[in-house]
Amino acid sequence: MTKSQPPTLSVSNLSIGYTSAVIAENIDFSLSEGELAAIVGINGIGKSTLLRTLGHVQPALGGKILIAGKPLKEYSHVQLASRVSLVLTEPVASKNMTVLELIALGRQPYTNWLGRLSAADRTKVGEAIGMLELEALQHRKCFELSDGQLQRVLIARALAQDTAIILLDEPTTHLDLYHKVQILKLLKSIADQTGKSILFTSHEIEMAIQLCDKMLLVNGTDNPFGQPCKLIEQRAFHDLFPADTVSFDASTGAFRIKK
Ligand SMILES: Nc1ncnc2c1ncn2[C@@H]1O[C@H](COP(=O)(O)OP(=O)(O)OP(=O)(O)O)[C@@H](O)[C@H]1O
Repeated sequence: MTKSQPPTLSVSNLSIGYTSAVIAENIDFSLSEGELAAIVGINGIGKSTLLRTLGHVQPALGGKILIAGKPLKEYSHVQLASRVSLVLTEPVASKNMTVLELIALGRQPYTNWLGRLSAADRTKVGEAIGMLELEALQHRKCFELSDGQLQRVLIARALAQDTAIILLDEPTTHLDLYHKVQILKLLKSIADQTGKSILFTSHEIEMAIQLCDKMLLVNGTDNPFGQPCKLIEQRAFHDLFPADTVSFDASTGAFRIKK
């Protein structure tokens, strides 16, 4: 009998925060291969803190994070870099690089100490460029790109890193409606086509309801997680915002402004 695969990412009884304060606790969820999931919640509730904790940029305050069944803490930096890629909102350190150079940096966990790309590395970079349709932009400097184009480049770098898990912090900030939808649909198709598990923070709750396989609603209490339709059934979105300002319409999966 073959043993069933552990989830790509599994989180139980997790507490996150800083030495000065616990920001959120009782976080439980897991992601399987090929799933796209959003972390949503109001401003300042802890979405980015959670993402950084999952990416091992800051330590968990308690609980367990398992990557492919093994505790996050037991991975070395290099091992982790071949399992988890992290796309943060911070400005790109070197916008003076070309698109191609920045995407090639995704191969760092695999290159030798000189950072030379092998033929296999070049193939991965080429595939990432193709998937994000960046062929025409690859020789441009990153500072010459629009926010939407740069976001696609950063996703391509994560794709070139070829990890089972991709974590993204607010990948649709500063984008117009069309480009937000474009990025989220792209993430959905990457998850479907490559089997990668993709987790991103977002304020686009209505879009996440339509496009994601799972959602984690960080709410400061029980942090419900599951399929969007199940969360709607559980009335998880109803108390997200003050009811006298914004209400949730379960029949359309949309928020309504109270006039
Ligand atoms: N380095 C830090 N030290 C202490 N507290 C911090 C630190 N960084 C963030 N915080 C606090 O942690 C809380 C959660 O912040 P976080 O950025 O994770 O929220 P968020 O849900 O991503 O917010 P937003 O939707 O506004 O981006 C906030 O109260 C914030 O002030």
